[in-house]
This record gives sequence, structure tokens and C-alpha cells, in this order.
Amino acid sequence: MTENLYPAFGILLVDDEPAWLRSLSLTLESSAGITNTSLCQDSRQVLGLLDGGGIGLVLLDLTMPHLSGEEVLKEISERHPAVAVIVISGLNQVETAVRCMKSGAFDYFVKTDEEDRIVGGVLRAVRMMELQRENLEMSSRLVSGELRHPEAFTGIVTGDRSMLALFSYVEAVAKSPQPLLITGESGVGKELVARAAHRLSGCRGKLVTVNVAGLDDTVFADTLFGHVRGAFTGAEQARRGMVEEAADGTLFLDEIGDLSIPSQVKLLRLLQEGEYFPLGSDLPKRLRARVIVATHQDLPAREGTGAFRRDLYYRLRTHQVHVPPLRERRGDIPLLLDHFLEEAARDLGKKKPTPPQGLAQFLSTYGFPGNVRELKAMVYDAVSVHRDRMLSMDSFVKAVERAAPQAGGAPSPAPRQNPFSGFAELPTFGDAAGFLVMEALERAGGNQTLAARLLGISQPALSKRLKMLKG
Ligand SMILES: Nc1ncnc2c1ncn2[C@@H]1O[C@H](COP(=O)(O)OP(=O)(O)OP(=O)(O)O)[C@@H](O)[C@H]1O
Repeated sequence: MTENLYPAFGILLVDDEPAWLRSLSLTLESSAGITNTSLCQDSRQVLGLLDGGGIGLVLLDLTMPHLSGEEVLKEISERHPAVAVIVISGLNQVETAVRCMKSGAFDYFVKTDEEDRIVGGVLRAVRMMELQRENLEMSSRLVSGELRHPEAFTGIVTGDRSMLALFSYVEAVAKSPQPLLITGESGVGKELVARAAHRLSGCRGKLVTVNVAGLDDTVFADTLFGHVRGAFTGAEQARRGMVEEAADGTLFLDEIGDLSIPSQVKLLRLLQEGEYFPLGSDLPKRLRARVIVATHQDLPAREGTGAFRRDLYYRLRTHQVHVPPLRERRGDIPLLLDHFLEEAARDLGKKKPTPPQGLAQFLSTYGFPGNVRELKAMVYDAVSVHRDRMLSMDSFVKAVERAAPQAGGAPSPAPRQNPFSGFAELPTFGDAAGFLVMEALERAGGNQTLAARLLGISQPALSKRLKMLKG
């Protein structure tokens, strides 16, 4: 990756006053990190520049010699309807503004407006264009209904629709030079998604992962940017930073939500300027890696409390995926169970054991706060202690009990809904208890210990119920 221009498409600034053009482009760069701009002083050249392609947004003055801004706007709307136009005029006239909006302008500002307002309007247009591009990519995928590179996701076991949609999105944005933000609870597979995105990016370099949680600011800077010899006491050798290690590849920053504020400033500067200084050096180096970040934190909430910088959050969220927790895709549990049984048996040099009947059912009643990582650990634990052909249910039951002591060992309950509320006529208490017991036994594959746990009662209590049912 050789460029780090933002946004991915060009923004053309058109005005006959060179001083205004320069000042606007500097403002956009310093307050919003917008660097992918080009300047045009002659309105007659605008359409030719657009014909050349690559421009997504035009910031247009109205009062210009030769061809007026309003004429240019009309031509753009007809010949390049996909290009957004923001008018930034010296005229504060409502009629002109209305006419421009009717001719297809995305927004209208007066040059004397506060800088913040103008920059905000440009950022809104950029976001809209980015969303449109993503939508186009996504819908072309939906039409074809399949992934172009399913092999990039082979390590991620899933059959869940929301995960498959996420794969589509990751494919759609894989070649974007903008960062990709991956959110989701701990253990859901965010790192696997980052690996898939790296594979799809087409970058030749490697994927370099840095867990930034707990790094103090100096260590963060040293880890990412490296240092020159003699940069500080003890720096006897120069050290390459991870940004350089990741050149032509991907830099994956995990636990980004836990980054200190000073380090957030450094990261923002790196993303905005595409340049950094190794400690002790005044020769800048270019960022030549795609950046992917992940967090289990709620970034908007952290932004709200001031723990996460707003400008960095906006910069990072250009492309964002959320990996759902395992309890929201319970259909994946049997697939993952089988996958980890196979993997654990191979790693531990054992024959793949047969899981007891009802195990997947039992696990799907559990909340998995540690998500896929927790399920994987449970399976490895069970396979490592297992001896016979059939895997024992015991270690799973114990793991669930350890994790849910407050529920007396019972699996964590699904959100409570009254299953009887829609019944016109209620079953008797005895009938309802009977149905419940039969259902639990069915789910537990006939295993009474398990059925009792599912019902939150002791095994003797279940036996008694069964006797009553038979009698
Ligand atoms: N869908 C999946 N298929 C196969 N393995 C998975 C899947 N999801 C997660 N795993 C495995 O679960 C473990 C945790 O995954 P990963 O490290 O990617 O999670 P994470 O979301 O990045 O966690 P953290 O927030 O703690 O860094 C890894 O061993 C990973 O290989």
C-alpha cells in the first residue's frame, strides 16, 4: 500500500481565488485529515477533470469568470450524477441556495460560515459517498449471492446469516486504504476476521499484530514507530517499529478501546498524515500498511465519557463490522463443537471422540460469556481428559457450573418469556410439568443428570417426577 490519502476518492476544490483554495484545503487537512484534494482555478476545466474519473466530491464556488458555478453544477448533475457537489459561495442569498439545491447540490455554505460547519458538511458528504460505494459493492454481491473469495474465511466456522453478511462486507471493503474497525465481545473471533481481511486486501506484506492494551505511551510509540540508536538511555541499537514491519501488509491493533489518550493522538496523527517519526529521529517515515483495529469495548460509550477521542473514533469507523456473540448465533454451536473436537483430537494426538447425545443441545442453553474461545477451551479440556470412545459430559457440565454458580449450576437462562401467554386454554399444572420433563429428557438425549440440570432441579427430584408420570 503506497498511498494514505483520505478519503478513497478525490475531492475537487473549484474557485478562481487561489488564496481561498489553499486555505480551504489546509483547513480540510488540519481539522478533518482530508488529504485527497486537488485544486482547480478555471471552471472550464472541471468537467474534463471529472471525465478523467476518481473524483467523488466537488466543492464549488459560484461567482467565477467564464463559466459560472451554477452552470458547472447543472453540467455535473447531468453528466456525472454520482458526483456530489457542495456549493461554497460568497453570496448569502436564500434564492440562490434554493436554486442550487434544486439543481442537485448536496449542501450549500457561505464562505463566511464557521469553518467547523463547512468541514462538518464535507465530512457528511464523504460519509454518504462512502456508504453509497459500500452499498453498491454489497448489492452486487447480494445479486450474485456469493462470496468471491470464500477461501479467505476458511478458518472461521459458521453457518450463521449475520456472519455470512459480515463476510460479504469485509470482502467489499477489503481493498480500501481506510482502516477497518472490528468490534465484538472478547473471544468472538475478531482476530480471525482481521486475518481474513488481510488475506483479501491483496497486500503482499505480512499481518503484524500488536495488542495495545496496557502499553504506556512511550512503549506504544516505541513499539509502533521504533527508535534510532541513542534515542534514549539504553537504546544501543536502532529498532524497527511494527509500522515498518507491516509495510505493504496490514498492521492489526488489538484492544484499541484501551489505548491511552496521548497514544490515541499519536495514532490519529499517523492515520491522518500517513507519516511518523521513529523516536529520536527527525526524518519522517511513511505509513505503508493497511490498518485494522479491534476492540471489545463500546467505543461510542467511551467517546461519550471522554475516554476515547471523537476525531479518532470517526476516523476509525469508516469501515466497521460487529461480530455477534455466540449466544446470538447458537446454530453455530454444533458446527464449532465438531470442529474443535476434530482439532483438539489432532493436536492432542488422539482419535476424535464421539460426543454424547444431547451435548450440543445442552451447550446451546448456556450463555457463553467467553464466546467461541470459551467453547474451544471446554472442548480441549474434555478431549484431554477423555479415555473411552465416547466423550464424557462431565467436564462440560462442571465448566458450565463453574461459570454460572449464581444459578445453582443451571445453565444461564434465555430471556424470560411466558410460553403460555398465547394459550386460549391453559394445561393443568400436572400436564405442563409432564410436558416440560419430557422436553428436557428429549433435549438431553435421555440423560437424566443433564435433563435435571436443564430444569434446574436435582436428579432425585426428576426421578420422582418421572415415577409420578409413569404411575
Ligand atoms: N468461528 C470460529 N471458527 C473457528 N474458530 C474460532 C471462531 N471464532 C473464534 N475462534 C477461535 O476462538 C479463539 C478466540 O478467537 P479470537 O482471538 O479471534 O477472538 P477475539 O474476538 O479476537 O478475542 P479478544 O477480544 O479477546 O482478542 C481463537 O482460538 C479462534 O481461533
